[in-house]
This record gives sequence, structure tokens and C-alpha cells, in this order.
Amino acid sequence: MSSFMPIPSVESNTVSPRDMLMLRFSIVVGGILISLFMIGDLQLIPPELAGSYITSRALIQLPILAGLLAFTFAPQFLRFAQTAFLATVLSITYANYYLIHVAWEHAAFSFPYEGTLLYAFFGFFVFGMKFYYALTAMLISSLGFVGLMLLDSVYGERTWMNAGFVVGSLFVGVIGRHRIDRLLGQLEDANEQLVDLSTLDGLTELLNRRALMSESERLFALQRRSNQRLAVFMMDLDHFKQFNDRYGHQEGDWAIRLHADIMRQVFKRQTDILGRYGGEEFMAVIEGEHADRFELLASEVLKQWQESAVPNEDSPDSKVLSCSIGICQGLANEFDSIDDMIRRADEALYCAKKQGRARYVMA
Ligand SMILES: Nc1nc2c(ncn2[C@@H]2O[C@H](COP(=O)(O)OP(=O)(O)OP(=O)(O)O)[C@@H](O)[C@H]2O)c(=O)[nH]1
Repeated sequence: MSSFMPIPSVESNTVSPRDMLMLRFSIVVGGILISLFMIGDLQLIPPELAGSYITSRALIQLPILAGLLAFTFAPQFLRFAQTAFLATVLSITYANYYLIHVAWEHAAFSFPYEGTLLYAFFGFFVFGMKFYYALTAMLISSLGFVGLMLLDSVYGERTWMNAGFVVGSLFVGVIGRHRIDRLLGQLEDANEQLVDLSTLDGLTELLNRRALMSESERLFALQRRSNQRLAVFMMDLDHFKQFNDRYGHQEGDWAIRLHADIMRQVFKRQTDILGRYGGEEFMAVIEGEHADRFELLASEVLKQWQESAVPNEDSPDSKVLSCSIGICQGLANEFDSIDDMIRRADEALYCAKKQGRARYVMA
């Protein structure tokens, strides 16, 4: 019944249009960065490398980013976003390794390794790769880099120092990603708790009055659109003051929780709205095709109380605890508002009390 509201982000697989826009924007920024590198690098690298360089950057890396950008428009994107980020980071990283290799082989030129870190960190922190994906990216990137250094001593004496630096930095990035994931998880838990606190009644864990009213209004509006039938049940424990006075407040709380349990057992459908209206008064708002079913449900609540046989010795009527129920049911268009239905159900409840309690009355 509590509607959990996740924190929107690509990490949590529930994204707002704004998040998607930001993601696409960051992919475009990534593309611009690669293009800017091209302008700078082409001034620095030996001229014979220009062909391989342009192939790697313009014909492999930029199209990979463009592919990711296009994939963000696909309906399955959210399902495969993490895999797509991983594949993107790894493929442009390996395209870069190829460039480092060719530069060394063909021109003995030590092409810089920083791109490896930049691509990985872009994936970890800008795309929002989850920890296990980031770890996979780190391991495969590190292995590739170490393999490349074994193949070519691109950085002379500093080759292994640089390899250590690359692997160490990727490791630090993964740790950072792990911390962020943990914090995001805690934030989502806290958010879930806050939603529960603001919508659930602490004693019964049914909806509190405010959430009950807003959920009921929502269901009423929904039923009204197609003029469907719905019912409001108002329920109140009988002679509860005597019960409280005789057995104490804690036993009273227990009885209130018992009524909540009975409600949950009787009103089982996912769409049923169950709440504590106040004190020892409860409300259920449910949809349904036939009035008979509503009567059946009310009888079931009364039966469960009978079977529970909770003593209420000081009650002037029956010596067991019971409840009275007022029901207002009908096609949604027959009523002005949900408040109108609640008022009628309340009047029916009052009748049930007057007629001797432990019964239901239809408005
Ligand atoms: N233990 C406990 N008692 C509560 C709670 N909320 C309301 N009550 C008690 O419920 C009782 C309600 O009393 P009344 O409104 O006189 O109703 P009643 O005695 O049930 O009489 P009828 O409704 O006419 O059958 C009061 O004694 C309140 O103190 C609660 O959260 N816990």
C-alpha cells in the first residue's frame, strides 16, 4: 500500500526526462572532449601517425559514443544502460590502447596513457556505472594496459611506474564508485522510511488519515471516469472505552492492531485502500462489481471478531469485543465526492451503533 518513491537516477533504473537529458548532454560533452583532444594531439604527434590517430578517434571512438547516444532513445535502454556504459568505456579504452600500440610500433612515440583514466572515470562518475560494472571495467582496462606494457615498453624506464599509476587510479575510482553506491542505497532506504513515516499509521501500519484520504480520492476519481462501483466501509470498535478502562491502554492498542490484521485478512486485493481514520475508527475503500460482495466482506469482518472472542467484560451489550460497520456503496457517479460517500458511510455506522452494534448497515 505504501507507494515507494525511488530517487530518480540512471543508477536506480528509474529516470526522469531531465536525467535522460543530462545523460545525453554528458555523452555529447564526451564527444566534444574527444574532438578537442584531436585538435591538440594532431599538433603533437609525428605526422606519420595522423592516419591511425584519426581512424581511432574519429572513426572508432566518436561513432561508439554516437551509438551510445542513439541507444539512449531505444525503449530497452534503461534495462541495458549499465551494459551499454561498460561496453562503451571498454571499447573506447581499447581503441586508445590500439593507438598507443601503433604510435609506439610505427613511430616509437610514447602516446599518453591519461585517456584510459579519463574514459574510466567518465563512465564511473558521469554515466553513473554501478559498482560491479565499474569493477569489471577496471579489471579489463587494467589487464589490457598491463598486457600492452608487456608488449611494448612505451614509457621506457617509467613504463611500470605508469602502469602502476593507471591500475592504482582505476582502483581508487572503483572504491569511489562503491562509496557512492552505498550512500545512494542508504539514501533510498531513508527515502523509503520517510515515505512510510509520512503515509503509514505507526500503531497499525495501515494508511494514516492523510494518505487514506488522498488514496481514496484517487480511487474515487478513477472509478468516476468509467462510472464503476466502489464502496466505503467505516468501522468502529464497540464500547472500546470500557475495554480500555478495564484492560488498560496497551491491551487497547493490541485490539486496535488486531482489527487492522482482520482488515488485512478480509480486504486482500492489491487495490483495496485500508486506513486508520482516527482513534478506534477505520476505513476501507474498495472497488467491486456487486453490492453482495461488500456485504460478504462486512460479514467476514464481524465473523472474525466473533471468532477472536476477545473479552470485554464491562461492555453493556455482549461480553466480547466487536465492531460496527457502516457501508456506502454504488456507482461513482451517484456521489458528489469521496467525502459524500464517507459521510453516508458514517451515518450508516451510526445506525449500526444505534441498532445494537456488532453489525453492519448499508447506507
Ligand atoms: N488504547 C487505545 N485507545 C484509543 C486509541 N485511540 C482512541 N482510543 C480510545 O478509544 C475510546 C473511544 O471511546 P468512544 O468514542 O466513547 O467510543 P466507544 O467506547 O467505542 O463507544 P461506541 O463507539 O459508541 O461503541 C476512548 O476511550 C479512547 O481513549 C488508541 O490509539 N489506543
